[in-house]
Amino acid sequence: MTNALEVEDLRKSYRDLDALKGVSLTVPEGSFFGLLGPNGAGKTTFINVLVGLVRASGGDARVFGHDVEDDYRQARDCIGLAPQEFNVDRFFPIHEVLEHKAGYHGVPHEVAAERADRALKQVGIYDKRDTRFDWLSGGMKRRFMLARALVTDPDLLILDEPSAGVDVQLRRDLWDLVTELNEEGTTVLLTTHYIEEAERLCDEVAILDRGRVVTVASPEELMDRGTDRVVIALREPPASADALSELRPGDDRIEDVSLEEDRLVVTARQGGLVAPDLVRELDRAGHEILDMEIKRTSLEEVFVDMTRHEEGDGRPDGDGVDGDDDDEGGNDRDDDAPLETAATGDREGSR
Ligand SMILES: Nc1ncnc2c1ncn2[C@@H]1O[C@H](COP(=O)(O)OP(=O)(O)OP(=O)(O)O)[C@@H](O)[C@H]1O
Repeated sequence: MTNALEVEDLRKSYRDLDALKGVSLTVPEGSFFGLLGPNGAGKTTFINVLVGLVRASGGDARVFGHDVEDDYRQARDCIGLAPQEFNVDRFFPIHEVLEHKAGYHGVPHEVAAERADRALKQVGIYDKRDTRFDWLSGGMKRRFMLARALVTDPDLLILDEPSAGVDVQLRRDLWDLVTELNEEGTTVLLTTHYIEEAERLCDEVAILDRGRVVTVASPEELMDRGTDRVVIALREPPASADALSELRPGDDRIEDVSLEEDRLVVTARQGGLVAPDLVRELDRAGHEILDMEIKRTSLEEVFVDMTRHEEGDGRPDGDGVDGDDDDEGGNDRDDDAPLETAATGDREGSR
């Protein structure tokens, strides 16, 4: 199977700050892949390396087999990026902005106009096609960013925090649209703070923390690693939990058995699988069960657990500067501009 993304030992240092410390990831073609991480984990840096806005300090990254530095053009043409920041040409009608964008990626003029129409219809702002970007509402701007990512018909759609600051309706619309695109074959790489978003959309997520991949797994697998609570009401609860602590000797999924206000509370991994075994054991021991509830751990709890830092340990290693102290890769740039030309303000130069 082709991989949309193959990244090996990717490193990026901003002066004495190591933002990426050897990231390796594979994203199969057609998948919906989530990149989760707390602020400063390195998500945007990772994306900026893929689209050529930031030059890696070491390692390799390939997009559909094209090296992001050596085959910059081919790699970049595969990607549609909806960045977190609104880095848009504000002086042209948005339809024109999309045509320019498609043209920059080699799409002939007539086709570019059609693509622009289609992208604006897909995101639901076709009636605003003659409006300048600045005159759109916040939600429409977010929709436009997605249209701009789609106008080149990308094989890999990268969404950097697409739900940041959008209302519930727009979030649902975005989710529906990207799900549909993914079902039609577009590979999606999503960075998000909204755990619910990752849980709903992604078939695999990588948790990134302080420049390193902590784990890669499906949301379900991650949740299985957390502990669930199985809460059972018995007709005649025992006076103490001790009588029930040996309910399932040798079952290492069970971490704790206690009584909380007459209810038996079993803390266990994979609570959904442990519960039927508990019911059987309780039944065998002569207990009558009145009610049972399984409170599953949330992906959020697992995420917080995996990225929890010791007090006073909040900064990445070697953190001597912050994002304002740019040496490159600032966020106000057109994401098409390769590093060298962007720095000189020549936005559509080639490598
Ligand atoms: N151009 C830059 N110059 C110097 N340091 C930078 C630059 N860009 C990012 N950093 C630093 O690199 C680290 C990773 O930042 P990055 O923006 O990649 O994280 P992130 O996971 O996207 O965070 P967020 O969720 O807050 O957007 C941070 O410590 C940040 O301050």
